[in-house]
Amino acid sequence: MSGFTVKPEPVQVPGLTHLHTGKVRELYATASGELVMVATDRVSAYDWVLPTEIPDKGRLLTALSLWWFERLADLAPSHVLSDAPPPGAPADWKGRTLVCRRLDMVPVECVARGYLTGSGLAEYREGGAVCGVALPAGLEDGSRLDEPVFTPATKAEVGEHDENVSFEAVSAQVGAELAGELRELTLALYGRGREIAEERGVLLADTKFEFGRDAGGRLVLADEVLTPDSSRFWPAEGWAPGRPQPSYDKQIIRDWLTSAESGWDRAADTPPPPLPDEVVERTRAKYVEVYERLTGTPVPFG
Ligand SMILES: Nc1ncnc(-c2cnn(Cc3cccc(F)c3)c2)c1Cl
Repeated sequence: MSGFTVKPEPVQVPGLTHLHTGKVRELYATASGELVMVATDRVSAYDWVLPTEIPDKGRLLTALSLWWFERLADLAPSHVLSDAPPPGAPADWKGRTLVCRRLDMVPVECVARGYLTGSGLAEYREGGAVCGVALPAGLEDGSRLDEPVFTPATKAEVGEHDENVSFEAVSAQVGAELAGELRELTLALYGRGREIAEERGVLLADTKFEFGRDAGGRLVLADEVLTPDSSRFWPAEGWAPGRPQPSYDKQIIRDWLTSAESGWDRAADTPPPPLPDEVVERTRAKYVEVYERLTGTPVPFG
């Protein structure tokens, strides 16, 4: 059983209704029917939510998501209404809270891959294809794909992995027209993200978008976008196909958790131990580094 060591007790805020506790985020509703997404400093690795938080992670990823929403706005409207916490919210919600339009969410994880790794690589090794899309022979872990691929998944139950599905299955689920729109928009958004990231020496290996429809039926970009929690970012200088690529933000934690020093046995399905201060500080520095490298600006807080 992976997931939470101890499920956190959500902060109660007058006027807000707590709706959902995600691995690293909380979701609330306002009395007027808007949604409030709160990014915490929690971090997950190996499908576990770790008992140690990374200071400022929530603010760094919220600031990065907002930065990307602005640069994707010509391709898709976003659900974000405001980055100001609602009245009565705790002071430490500032900078890690987004008030969003409530949408009719499309029940498809819209994943685009420009490089082969993770579940895509596993599926490719099984049958030479990902989500039913045949790929050339001879690809390795981290291989760059000639063309980015839309590899949708269905949202898994809590604690389970999302399941990769074919475009045909998505068409059967949401209709061929919407499935086509989702693929086209997902690949366009990925292409924009990859282009901007590569200009800054960062490879966007893959990313997951979530869409909803507004009252007018228009597709709106929801959730978070192009953050290290929804995407794999690799430093370009460390890229070499044929082995796992160093992940910008999670590698330090993964390496420590799988080292003898942690005393943790991932296969034993026991909760991971707390992280040493040095691992926390180095991981925080990585989140700062990916924010500053992508946006070209210093983090917007102390
Ligand atoms: N604009 C929207 N309209 C309707 N539903 C959503 C929605 C529902 N769930 N999620 C994922 C999630 C986001 C944060 C914290 C969590 F715990 C879970 C997003 C959104 Cl963003």
